[in-house]
Amino acid sequence: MAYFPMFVDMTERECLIVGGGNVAYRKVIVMLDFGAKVTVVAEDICDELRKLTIDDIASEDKKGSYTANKENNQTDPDAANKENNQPDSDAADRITIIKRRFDRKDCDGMEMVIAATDDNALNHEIAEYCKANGIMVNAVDQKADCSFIFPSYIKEKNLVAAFSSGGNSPVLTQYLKGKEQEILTPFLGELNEYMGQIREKVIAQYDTQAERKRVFKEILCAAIDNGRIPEI
Ligand SMILES: C[C@@]1(CC(=O)O)C2=NC(=C\c3[nH]c(c(CCC(=O)O)c3CC(=O)O)Cc3[nH]c(c(CC(=O)O)c3CCC(=O)O)/C=C3\N/C(=C\2)[C@@H](CCC(=O)O)[C@]3(C)CC(=O)O)/[C@H]1CCC(=O)O
Ligand SMILES: NC(=O)c1ccc[n+]([C@@H]2O[C@H](COP(=O)([O-])OP(=O)(O)OC[C@H]3O[C@@H](n4cnc5c(N)ncnc54)[C@H](O)[C@@H]3O)[C@@H](O)[C@H]2O)c1
Repeated sequence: MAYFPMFVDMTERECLIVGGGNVAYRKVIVMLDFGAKVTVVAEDICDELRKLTIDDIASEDKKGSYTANKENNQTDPDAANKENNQPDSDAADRITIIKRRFDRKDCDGMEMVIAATDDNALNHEIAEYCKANGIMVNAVDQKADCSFIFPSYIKEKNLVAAFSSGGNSPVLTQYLKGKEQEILTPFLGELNEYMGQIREKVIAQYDTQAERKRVFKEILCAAIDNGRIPEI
């Protein structure tokens, strides 16, 4: 059965990541990028995690996309990308790193737990504990232990496209992400911000939903045709 793509408000939600390797680092970046409060518990903390900066968060979700004939075509995160997709400046303050062995009590009070250790049995045990206690859990690369799985996604400010293969093929979702990057550009991210800013005003100004839809479409199409965000 396909997985339902639910878009969740993660702002200030408590999220625990168990493990401090490369895979944990990737998950930390994602959670911070979406506004969560992140606690990492691990015996060893990798360098990337210890030296994490705001720029890492802005550039990481540009990576890992594939194009048709060229595998491993990682887009180099350039300065423009970082500027356009800068997360809020408090991201680095939303992470706490605890260097020690995992304890079940670490899960208490958490809304989401990601088991990202290199010990499959431990990841399974963490998942079981979380499920029994009503905590959303992801055990990396262990679909059967997950109550949710991670998508491959593109994010330009509030505009997000996410892909899942239901666990069948992460490289297929990365391929889709690569294709979508040609369409979901930083410009559309900016345009979406503009559409959000005028939304209330347009809704208040036009009586019927049909009229509002027409106006929204006209504004959107004009901006896309002109390649320019209108002035407020
Ligand atoms: C999207 C992404 C998010 C993320 O991880 O952040 C993600 N995997 C990514 C990459 C990736 N993962 C793997 C490869 C190697 C190639 C390959 O195996 O295909 C690559 C490619 C690479 O490394 O570049 C290995 C792998 N992954 C899983 C298994 C277990 C299994 O298949 O049984 C194995 C085999 C391990 C082994 O061989 O032993 C399972 C899961 N991986 C998922 C997500 C969930 C399903 C998502 C979906 O529905 O598509 C799910 C079910 C659970 C979860 O982890 O949430 C991220 C791309 C981010 C991006 O770049 O945008
Ligand atoms: N690195 C990859 O790209 C990749 C790709 C596919 C699958 N995986 C799988 O994902 C998992 C994690 O990969 P990784 O590369 O991040 O591993 P890693 O070896 O770099 O990191 C494992 C982390 O788990 C921590 N850990 C282990 N037992 C612990 C405990 N009891 N308490 C606290 N911390 C504990 C370690 O201290 C370390 O920080 C592995 O199962 C790996 O097979 C990794």
